[in-house]
This record gives sequence, C-alpha cells and structure tokens, in this order.
Amino acid sequence: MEFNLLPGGTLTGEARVPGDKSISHRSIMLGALADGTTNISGFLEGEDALATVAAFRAMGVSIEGPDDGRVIVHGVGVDGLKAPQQPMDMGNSGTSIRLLSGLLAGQAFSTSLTGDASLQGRPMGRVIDPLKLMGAAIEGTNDGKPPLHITGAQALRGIHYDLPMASAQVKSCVLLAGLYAQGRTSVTEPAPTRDHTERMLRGFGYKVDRDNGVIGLRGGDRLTACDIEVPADISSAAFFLVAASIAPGSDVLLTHVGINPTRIGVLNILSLMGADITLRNEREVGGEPVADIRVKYAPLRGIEIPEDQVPLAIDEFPALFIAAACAEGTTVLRGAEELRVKESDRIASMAEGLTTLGVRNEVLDDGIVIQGGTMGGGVIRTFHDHRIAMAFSIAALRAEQEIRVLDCDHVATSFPGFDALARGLGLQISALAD
Ligand SMILES: O=C(O)C1=C[C@@H](OP(=O)(O)O)[C@@H](O)[C@H](O)C1
Ligand SMILES: C=C(OP(=O)(O)O)C(=O)O
Repeated sequence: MEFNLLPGGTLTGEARVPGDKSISHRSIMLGALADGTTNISGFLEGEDALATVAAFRAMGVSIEGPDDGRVIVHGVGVDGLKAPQQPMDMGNSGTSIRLLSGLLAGQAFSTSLTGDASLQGRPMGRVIDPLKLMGAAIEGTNDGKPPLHITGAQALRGIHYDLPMASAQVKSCVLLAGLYAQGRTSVTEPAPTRDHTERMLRGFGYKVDRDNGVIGLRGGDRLTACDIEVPADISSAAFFLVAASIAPGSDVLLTHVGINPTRIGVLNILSLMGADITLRNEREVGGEPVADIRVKYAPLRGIEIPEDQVPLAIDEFPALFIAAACAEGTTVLRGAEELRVKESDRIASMAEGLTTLGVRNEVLDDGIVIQGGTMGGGVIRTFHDHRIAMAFSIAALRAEQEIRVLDCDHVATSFPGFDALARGLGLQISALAD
C-alpha cells in the first residue's frame, strides 16, 4: 500500500488515536503472568501488540479479543506458561522480542524468537549481555541479531545492571527476568526512560522500588490480576500535534492521550519551538496520567533540542523533523544515536526524504541539523518503517506539490486506520494498493 497526498490543507476536529503500544504489550505480558483475569480496554489492535497476543496464546494463555479495544487475559500465574510448539514470530516489534527474552529466560522450557527482516537486523546484544550475567542461556544469530534461542531451566540470579544506553526495553527485559531470579535485580539508567513496566508491575501488586535512580525488585513473588485502561498513544498523537502546528488555520483536540512524564518530550520540544498546545481535563487512569490535548496552528522556530528530552521523545523524532522543516531557522538534534537502530535508521531515512522534498539537512553521527524553509513534493521511501511513512504524510500539509509515500503497510504495526483518521481531520490522503 502507498499513500498519496495532495499539498496543503487545514486540520480541525476531535479525535482519539489508538491505544498506547508500550502499555498494550505490557498489559498482555503481565496479565498472562498474573493470578486471575485481567480486563483490558483501549488495547491497540496494531500488528506489534497482536504479535505479543499471539506469543502468549502459543504459550497456552487463553486471551479473548481484541474486540473494539477490549481484551480479556486469563492469567496462568508466573509459573503457568507452557512451551510453544514452534519458534515465535514477533513480526516488526522490538518491544515484544526484547521484553519477552527477559521473561522467557526464567522459564522451565526452551524457546526461539524471530521476526521480520527489519527486526532481524536490530541489535539484541543489549539484552543478551545482562541476561547472560543473570545466568540465562541465550544466543543470537549473526552477531547478536534475531533469531534468539533461549535454553530453559536455568537458575537465574539477581544482578545490578548499569544500562549502557537509555532503553526502556532493556530495563524492562532485565526487570522481567528479575521476577524469576534469586534475590534482588536492579538497574540504573543513564537517563530516565518510559516507566510503564514499573508502574504496571505495581498495579499488579508487585513491589518495585526506586531510590536515587536505582530501580529494583526481588524475584519470587506473584502478580494479581487487575483491570487496565490503555490511554491513547502519545506517539501516534504526535503526528497530529505536528500536523496541526504546521498547517495554518488548524485547531485539533486529541482526547484521552497518555501524558506519562517519561513520554512527553514531544510536548516539551514543540512548546520550545513555539507550538500552541494546551492540556485539559488532566486525570489518572490505572496508574497512568492522561489528558485531552488541544493544538492550534502556530509559527514554529528552530531550536537546539535539549539532550535530556531525547529519551522522552525517542519515537517522535520523525514527526519532529517535519516540524523542524517547517520552522523558521535551524533545528539541531544531538545525542540521538538510538534512532539509528529502530525499525530503520531513522536519521538516514528521514534525511533522504527531507532531501527529496528540498529541505536542507546535515546528517550527524548522533543526530541531524535541519534548515527550516519551504518543501516541494516527491516520492518518499519509508524503509518499511511506520513512523517514516506517517511523518512524510503530514509533511504534505506544507508541501508545494504532491507527495507519494511508498510502502506504507507497516503503518498498521502501531496505527491501524491512520489514513482514515487523518482524512477525517482534513489531511488530503488516499491509500492505494501498490
Ligand atoms: O519499552 C518500550 O515499550 C519502548 C521503548 C523504546 O525503545 P528502546 O528501549 O529501544 O529505546 C521505544 O523506541 C519503543 O517504541 C517502545
Ligand atoms: C521503535 C519502535 O518500536 P519497537 O522498538 O517496539 O519495534 C517504534 O514503535 O517506534
């Protein structure tokens, strides 16, 4: 499928984007390991979260739905998973393979985890290393890449691990293995990353402490089922936060969006650029803060993005690069080398597309410099990366000619129905079979 976009337009109206991907994954994982039944609402029916559902079904967990965002997980307890009959395919999902590798390292049975071409190119040494220190038997293929092979029935021991990079996936992997380890498992992060695992473990009655930046738990306790309401994904909302900010006359209300402080880098960065964003109706659902976000058009200016915001906005940079392309002046991003190991090398993928549209940019090892100005049109390659596809779709609002975005099937990994929702708000987008 490809997207065809006519230039120009204004975004208006109200929308609720699909459920948070990070929270959806974790709701299945912890629901499966809990004692009792977990009722989930607002679940993301995207391919990544569905890969996690399929994995737990393959390990004997009965899961009803998803049906209009509702999922019922019949927990089997921490010791109740069964050996899957075959290797488990995590599709495009880094979160699934990295969190599951921790959880599976502590099982009595052996497993293999694989994924699509993009996932098979992503580094897994970052989870293999700490898991081996805990006593796990886990091997990658081709230089620490998937498929991963995990030999079960290993006695895991708790460790303290200083994360070498700011990664919620690695943190979560180690903590989930820690559920099965003897004694205490703890981590320190070089910078705070999304804390959904810690929050949700507590929601399931599991004690997780945090002291002076050290996050820890003791193995051997049990989880108790609870109900989870998944907020709308701020990473999906980000495309409309930028879209409304760059398209003159726009005024959009995005409802029920998760505004966990470890996820709001996009709000902070856009505000520094001069965006007109206001939060309303702030409340807490199931241990996660949410709000309705109103965003209106405002002229943006280029900034040096504060490095402490990078982990808090890590998935939002493709959208933010489009904001930078429409801003007056220069935007500089540094300290974002992690962007190079996502579904694609997001610095290189975005730089290529920006250049196609005539936006001046300079690629750095750990970031990019983008010169704001006018945008032409053209044909954009997405490198099978959902966020690249959506970023260049919203760019059309300020482009002077048509934009064709190739290879958009992967949008369904995180944002099924993106084109219809965007069209409803005013983006002139059509999806064509390729
Ligand atoms: O833990 C999670 O749910 C995620 C963590 C981030 O990855 P890293 O841990 O690799 O930064 C993020 O990019 C990904 O989309 C989801
Ligand atoms: C990086 C992402 O996801 P994952 O690592 O789970 O594939 C993303 O959704 O932008």
